[in-house]
Amino acid sequence: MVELLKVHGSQNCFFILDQTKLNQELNDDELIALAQQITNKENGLLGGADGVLVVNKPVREGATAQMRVINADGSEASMCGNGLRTVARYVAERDGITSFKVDTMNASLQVRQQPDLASDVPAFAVEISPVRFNKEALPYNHLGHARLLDTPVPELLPGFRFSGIAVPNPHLISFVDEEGFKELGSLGKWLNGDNPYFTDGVNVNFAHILGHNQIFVKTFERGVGFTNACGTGMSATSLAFALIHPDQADFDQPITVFNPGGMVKTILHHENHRYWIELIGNATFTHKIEVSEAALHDANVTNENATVNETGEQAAYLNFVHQLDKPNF
Ligand SMILES: N[C@@H](CCC[C@H](N)C(=O)O)C(=O)O
Repeated sequence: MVELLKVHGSQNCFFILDQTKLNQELNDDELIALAQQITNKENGLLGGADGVLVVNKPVREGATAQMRVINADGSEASMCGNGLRTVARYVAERDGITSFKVDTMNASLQVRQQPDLASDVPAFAVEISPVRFNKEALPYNHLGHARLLDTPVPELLPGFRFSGIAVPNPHLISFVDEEGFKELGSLGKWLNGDNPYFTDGVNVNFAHILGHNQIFVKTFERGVGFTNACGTGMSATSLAFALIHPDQADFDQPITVFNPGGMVKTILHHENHRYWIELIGNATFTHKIEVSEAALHDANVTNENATVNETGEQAAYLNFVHQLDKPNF
């Protein structure tokens, strides 16, 4: 039998599969099929999830593990900030370490354990980088701008201004008023379907400024749809916040980012002409699941053939969220 974990960061939910524990690793077709099956919100395991985080042996010198991110639709993402916090905790507990590097598609990223956010709410800080603004990094076409930073783009949505930041997965960001959130679903759906501009899709983040160093961010994710939170999205949006509104957001100071699933802190850094972001938040394990290795290879993990044990951490997490004075849009 093999152990899977159901986990979340700000209730952005994933299954963690540690391939180093398997007799035979799943090939890419098997990983895609497993992700599509197990995350299905209607008939997947435990109500599904937003993706699968695959833990492998490291591929670069100096790293402890590799994380691959398979979205619910089977597409692969270059990064996942909420997911990386949970993988960081998993590897930390597996190997008895607190600060190390995890390989992602484009970079080895530093992760480190943080003080718990509340009783039974463990937390990790993860590095979000590299950061790019050029249109090739997103990528997008036919918009007539080499980069977008608070740029009116009527082709996307008349009356809205957009920023495009890859961290390195692609994020489109707009600061909106309360009414503006109503447009997020249709824009996200369009830009992640047949459209002439973002042909690889894009994560779409709408944000509302709450005060100095405080924002709310809601995301329509590429390969998933609406999620409770997107770690890379909140990081990219924090950077856009500071660049567009330097009087309202500080570098090197925590920025509070509320989201539908909870709250994280981000810290923006600009060093040696390079931006990078620290993302700090919960790394919650909700369930431990035992399943046969064959069921993983066959993409057939169900509530019937898996043994599921709740950890009890979700109650502690919800208690923590309940105590936040959290807005919702
Ligand atoms: N939820 C993630 C991002 C996951 C990948 C995204 N859907 C993409 O395709 O880029 C996060 O917390 O960053």
